[in-house]
Amino acid sequence: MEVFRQLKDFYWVERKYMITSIVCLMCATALGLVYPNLLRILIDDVIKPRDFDKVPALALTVVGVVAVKATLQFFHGFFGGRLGNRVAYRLRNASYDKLQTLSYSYYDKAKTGDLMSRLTADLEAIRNFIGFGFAQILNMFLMVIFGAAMMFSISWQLTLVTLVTMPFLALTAVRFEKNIHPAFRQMRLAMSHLTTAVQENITGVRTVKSFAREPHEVNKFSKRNEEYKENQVGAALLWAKFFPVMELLANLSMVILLAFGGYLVIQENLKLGEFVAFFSMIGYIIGPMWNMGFQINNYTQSKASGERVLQLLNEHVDVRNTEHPVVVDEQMIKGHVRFEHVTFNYPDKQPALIDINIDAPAGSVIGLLGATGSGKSTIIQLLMHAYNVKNGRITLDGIHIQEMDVQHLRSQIAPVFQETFLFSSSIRNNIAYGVKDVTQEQIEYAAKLAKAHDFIMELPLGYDTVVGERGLGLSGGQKQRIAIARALIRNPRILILDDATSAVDMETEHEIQAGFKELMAGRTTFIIAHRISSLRHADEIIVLDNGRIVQRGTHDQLIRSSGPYRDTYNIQYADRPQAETDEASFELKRSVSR
Ligand SMILES: Nc1ncnc2c1ncn2[C@@H]1O[C@H](COP(=O)(O)OP(=O)(O)OP(=O)(O)O)[C@@H](O)[C@H]1O
Repeated sequence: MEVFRQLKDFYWVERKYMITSIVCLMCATALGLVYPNLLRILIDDVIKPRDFDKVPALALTVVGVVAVKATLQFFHGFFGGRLGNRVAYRLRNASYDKLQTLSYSYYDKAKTGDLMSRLTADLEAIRNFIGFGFAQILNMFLMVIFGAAMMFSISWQLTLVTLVTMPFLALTAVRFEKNIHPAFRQMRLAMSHLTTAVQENITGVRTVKSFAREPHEVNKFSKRNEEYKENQVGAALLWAKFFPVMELLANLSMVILLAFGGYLVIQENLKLGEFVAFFSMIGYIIGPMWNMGFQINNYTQSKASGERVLQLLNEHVDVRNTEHPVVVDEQMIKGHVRFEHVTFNYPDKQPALIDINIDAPAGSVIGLLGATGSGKSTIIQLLMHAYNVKNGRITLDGIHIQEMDVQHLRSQIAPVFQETFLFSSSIRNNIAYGVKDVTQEQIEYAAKLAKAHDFIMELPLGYDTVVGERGLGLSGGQKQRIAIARALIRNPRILILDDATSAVDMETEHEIQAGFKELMAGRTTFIIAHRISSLRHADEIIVLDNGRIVQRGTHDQLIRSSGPYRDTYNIQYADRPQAETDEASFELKRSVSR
């Protein structure tokens, strides 16, 4: 019950639905006891004395009881449904909110399919149990109590003899619960492996096809499907063993009842009507025992699901606001960024950055260059407070970023990543994503600066063109340009371009950078690029190698001293006359277009 105790906040607010639904079910159950009594009256007081005048009244009573019972059952279903759906709605919202607050480090390891199954199948199991399962279990107990009380009032000897098999029935059901719970936990896990395989396959379908790895993927899926099937078969086997044992014990108690009850009637220690009423009431005891298996199943499934949802809800958030986070007036933020002796490693890994010192005055442009894996993106991630820095500190205008409100800090930074993600919405909405109340003029202005306006206008629906979740239908460069427009429209204090122009041709890159200059005047910019041409105008270029800064300076300074920067320059400009001609032709085109 610990799981449901922890979930209390979600269902206790809906207690009026819960109580109404339970009360309706209890009343319906209590009304059910009227039938055996009517039967008893019919046999003992009507048929035997042949007093048939009472038949219409009895018949009307049956109709009345049926009508009231049906109404009560309707309200039980109605309020139970409301309760379950409202609880599931709250949990879904809470889980989604939690997903928004979880840190980058959680997503480094999280599996989308697993999270999806928590938010769908697991929530569904909880909805079912809280909406109906819980009331049914309570009702089961009531049926046994009501039924036993009624049976005792008819014949205590017959009741005791009949109930002799009940402890065995209960014991079988409890043992079954013990075995089925781990089986269900395994089944949920196997289901999440299955959905992860499907999700990854669909997301990475291009990679799969281009490597002709369909057979491998089919194989991988088959294995997981097999795992799921094995779990299902295991659970089905448990069920298969459970049912016959329960049936045997239940029928045994009926045989005992018939034999002993019949004997009492023959001995005239029990009236025939009482015996028939007693017999028809046995369902009140055996029904719940039978049902116990199903209800236990329902309960264990939802308990396993509850554990998985709670695990998500209780997940530790690494990056969170301090008790009194600093929020600076947006107009006052200048954008002076400093890294002071920052050393950082990802969990269980070698340091990705070692003793990093950077001073980026407001409005300066910092270029980051280095081999792949040298730590460039990590610098950006840390600046955005994606991870906590334990050694050294990073400041914005002299304030330690870990003391700043996380949302506020990030709202000052507009990043453009190499990997562009576009939402399945219109281009207009994608560009306007990071800002509220934006006009069409602002959207177009940003798109023009990002050199995206012209190709957008060539699309039949222009800014209303809907792009897929990965921007399907657009080229890599076009997607990048939309992402750049999305960053520029925020008018941020700090702009980050993490290999942001890698997918556009050099000429467009020049044009986009000219746009940046116009907009970024007075704002701090970090540019990560592999092309020297993207960095050469930076105020300071920092060259990284294996997490350490190995060179720093302006393009002209770095080009004059030997080192990795000049080596990269020489490689990229090996065919120097041609390269310089290219550069000259860009300059010429730009001056003509101006
Ligand atoms: N989320 C992560 N979890 C664990 N390790 C990571 C993570 N991101 C990066 N790393 C590791 O940190 C080191 C630096 O990676 P980083 O992405 O900063 O390099 P980079 O210079 O930006 O590379 P690239 O040019 O390929 O983007 C690498 O060794 C990488 O394996």
